[in-house]
Amino acid sequence: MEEGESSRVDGSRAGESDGATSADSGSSSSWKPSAKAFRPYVPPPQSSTWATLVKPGTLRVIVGKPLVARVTKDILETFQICNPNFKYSEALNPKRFLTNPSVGVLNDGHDNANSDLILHVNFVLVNMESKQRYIVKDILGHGTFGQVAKCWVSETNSYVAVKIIKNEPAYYQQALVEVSMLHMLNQKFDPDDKHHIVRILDYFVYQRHLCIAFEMLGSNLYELIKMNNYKGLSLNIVQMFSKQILHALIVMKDAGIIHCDLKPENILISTRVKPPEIKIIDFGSACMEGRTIYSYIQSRYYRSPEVLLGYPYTTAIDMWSFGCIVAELFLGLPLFPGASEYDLLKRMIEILGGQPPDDLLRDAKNTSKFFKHIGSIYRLEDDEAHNGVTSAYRVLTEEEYEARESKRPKMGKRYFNFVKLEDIIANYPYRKNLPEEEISKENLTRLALVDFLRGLVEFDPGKRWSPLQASHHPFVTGEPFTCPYKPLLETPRIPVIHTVTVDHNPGGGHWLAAGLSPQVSNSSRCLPQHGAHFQKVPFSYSSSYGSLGSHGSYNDNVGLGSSYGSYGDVNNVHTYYSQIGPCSVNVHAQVGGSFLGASPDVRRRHQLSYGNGFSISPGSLGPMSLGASPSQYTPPSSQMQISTASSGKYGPTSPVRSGVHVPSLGKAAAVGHYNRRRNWGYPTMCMQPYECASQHGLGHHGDGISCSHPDAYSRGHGGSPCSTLSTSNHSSWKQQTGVGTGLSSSPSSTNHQSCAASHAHNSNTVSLHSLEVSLDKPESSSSVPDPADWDPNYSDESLLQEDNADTLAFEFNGIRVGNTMDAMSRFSHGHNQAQKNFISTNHRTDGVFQAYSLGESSHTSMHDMHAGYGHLPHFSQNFPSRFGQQSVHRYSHMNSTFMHGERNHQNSQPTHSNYSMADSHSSTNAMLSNGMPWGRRAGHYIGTTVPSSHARKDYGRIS
Ligand SMILES: Nc1ncnc2c1ncn2[C@@H]1O[C@H](COP(=O)(O)OP(=O)(O)OP(=O)(O)O)[C@@H](O)[C@H]1O
Repeated sequence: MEEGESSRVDGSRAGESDGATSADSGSSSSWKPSAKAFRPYVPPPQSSTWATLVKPGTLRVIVGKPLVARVTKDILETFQICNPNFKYSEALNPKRFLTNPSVGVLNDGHDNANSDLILHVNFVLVNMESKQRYIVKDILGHGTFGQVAKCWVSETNSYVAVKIIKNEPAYYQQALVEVSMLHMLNQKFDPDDKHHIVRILDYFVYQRHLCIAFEMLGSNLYELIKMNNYKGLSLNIVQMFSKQILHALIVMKDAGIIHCDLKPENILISTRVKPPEIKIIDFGSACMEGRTIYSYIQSRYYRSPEVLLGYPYTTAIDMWSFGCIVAELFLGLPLFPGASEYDLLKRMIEILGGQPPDDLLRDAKNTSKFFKHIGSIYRLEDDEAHNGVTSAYRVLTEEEYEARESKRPKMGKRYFNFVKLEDIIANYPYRKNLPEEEISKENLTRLALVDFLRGLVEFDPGKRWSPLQASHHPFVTGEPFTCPYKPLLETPRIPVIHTVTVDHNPGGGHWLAAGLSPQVSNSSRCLPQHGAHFQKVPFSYSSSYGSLGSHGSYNDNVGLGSSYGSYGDVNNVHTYYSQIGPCSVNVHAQVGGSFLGASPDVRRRHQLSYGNGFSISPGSLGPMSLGASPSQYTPPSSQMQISTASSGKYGPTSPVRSGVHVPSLGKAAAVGHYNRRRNWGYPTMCMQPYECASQHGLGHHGDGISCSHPDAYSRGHGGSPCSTLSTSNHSSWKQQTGVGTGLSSSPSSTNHQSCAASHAHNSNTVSLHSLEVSLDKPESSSSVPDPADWDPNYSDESLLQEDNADTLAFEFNGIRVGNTMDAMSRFSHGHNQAQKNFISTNHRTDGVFQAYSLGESSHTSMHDMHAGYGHLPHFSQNFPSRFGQQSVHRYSHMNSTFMHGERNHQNSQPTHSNYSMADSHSSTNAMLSNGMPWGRRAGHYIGTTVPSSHARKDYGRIS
């Protein structure tokens, strides 16, 4: 075909921008491509192929499509039009690598030097068992454990997020913990997906990498704050998110799971539902309460005092992190952006007043690093708020710290112009143009927020509110805030008045292996959630289901914990390994009217012994106490009592849980193990995700945070308003508030009742539709904390100091836990029912994953967890000598339109780069951008500089 020779053009329009000439539809017409865009192919004169295949006038072009489509997504067709000999071969494509570095040096060239699978666009991950294919399209994020890829599932026309774990045993093992815990949470505690915990959809091994498929979620809360230019969100939104996070925390506490890395980055916005909701992700650091092994956990800004000080910890540490997150959502900046652990502690003390209680300081491992024991009782200085609280410990000055540690502590900038929590919250700029009447409402809500935060960022983990207690706070419920909140005491829901026998799992599985307390018989594990045993009890929370030694029952306020204690105490409950089978733990509770938990003296004793670690061997268990002393049981029908006792509250609760050590490796642990213990035998995971002692069922069905008694609020607040001021948390209510804040918070100075009347909480009706990024220009510059800051106290030593590390080499379940390779060998002989079950039980209500259903089975052993892998995971032994701190890249998935709209309005530039996540995120962002105030702040008191645009490397990551 000669240039200019007529060709057939179907329906092309005149004047198209690509320069093609107008065409006479239906008839042969000339196609005169613009010389700039195309030059028709001119075949060599002797080309027989061309001559036979292409007749003049038969050349077709795609019409009605812009040039950009023809040269991009339709490029193949365009090429074929231009050259019918053109044949597309995917294999010849240059790969667009998503993994960096992309040089294959390990695992037969499949992995890079970091043991990450080298991914490129359209790389296909295959579950060999189910043949399910996941086509990699993009990278969503990198983390300690590996990469998270956005993958297309053609069967369901949907995206999923697949976490591809590094090809190393420690990561593999810990990732299995994540699988196991999430599976348990999803299936047993949240089958209807109502509790804001990410759904796990599938897991498999591909190219020796464990791959975990999750539902696809959107941006995280840190990104949201960042998009809001580090200004806080509106109180309605903070309230809504708080409520949702509490939903998740309630369930996690009920399951006995400590997340250990709660932070805004690990709370993602789900776009699957409308209005969007948040979901908690990343259970890669999670552990079971009572089996805490590692002390170097939690990202620094969100690290609890007990973790910082090296004290036994419980689910209460997640509540601390939650408090920090709530404050950050409102303030736009972290509440305690400690540049070092010392700085973190100093900030806590400054902002909250007071310090950790003496009994904690006495027993914590790291007290001497931060405190001076002054022998005599010392009145906390500058601490009106604590009204004469005394201590035998004084926090070190910077100089003293330096003298002790031989290094000067890294101290970060102060980001707020006020010091005390009350003042920081009260003086935070109001949204722009907030009407006068709204201001008084907002003031009252801020008072509620302060009160709420006080219960969360409470130094004493025993006094810190449980998620259920917090969920009844007026800030969350939207009820009028009239006076400081006194939470109801959590009590067991079931008085244990008869013998309860827990037998081994006849199916061969082991629910203990999943960190579950075998607290009830098999039959009761199947009790309907609303059966007779689960009737709501007036004035008691609907959690703490009366399980034997339920963690939910004693952890807070009265605090009984007992995983650090109660062994060897002769009570009426005995735990021993079953003689029946290898997977058995029998609990024979011959309670005879007493209730479970440890008596305070017992607790005390064992708290002190904590740190030694105890390794339970089959047959070595003596009679164990599961019980609290009866006096500590609050009968369900009694009035709530606010205990001021705080001793002995630090333990998790079910001693049974402590009876067997499940390797609860954290991320740091995973890294640490890799770094320092790679000669160890990595313990076989003995998690059993399919069985759990869900004797309490889901006490929070539907609205998991609804009070179990309609009168709970009024009860909770005391019959006489304001007469229930806590002697602990709120003793300083009057002093703490209203100081230069513009808020009158004193009960006497604030007419709470009248304010309350006008205090329109709309918590239940807030949706993300109402979100709006603040457009206000900060009055003063602000900055985010130094993104490069890192924990200078991090060291391998901190990993070596793990409390119960030795118990990793444990005997469990009659199986000597060997090294990973041994374990893997065993796995290879497992059957594949587990995966089938797993998938089958992961049907989504929207049917998206129904296609994966392969079978049903009621029991699965640990082997099942590993069964069904396409091939035996055979881990490379070519480990680098050590892992340093991982540098982490974050990708912002937020649709740029979200910011563009707002930023245009604001006449400033977006500060972040985006990865296009159009499909899954645009809806969120559209909603987000539609909206109502996020919380515009008229003026920022934050005396800092403009936030930097680069992503933070995390506010003190774990590892
Ligand atoms: N379900 C999901 N949907 C969308 N993105 C996700 C999902 N899960 C994880 N991501 C993205 O991948 C990142 C890393 O995931 P995750 O936190 O689970 O991995 P990790 O290795 O444990 O990371 P880290 O070390 O930061 O805790 C997240 O920050 C998030 O951006």
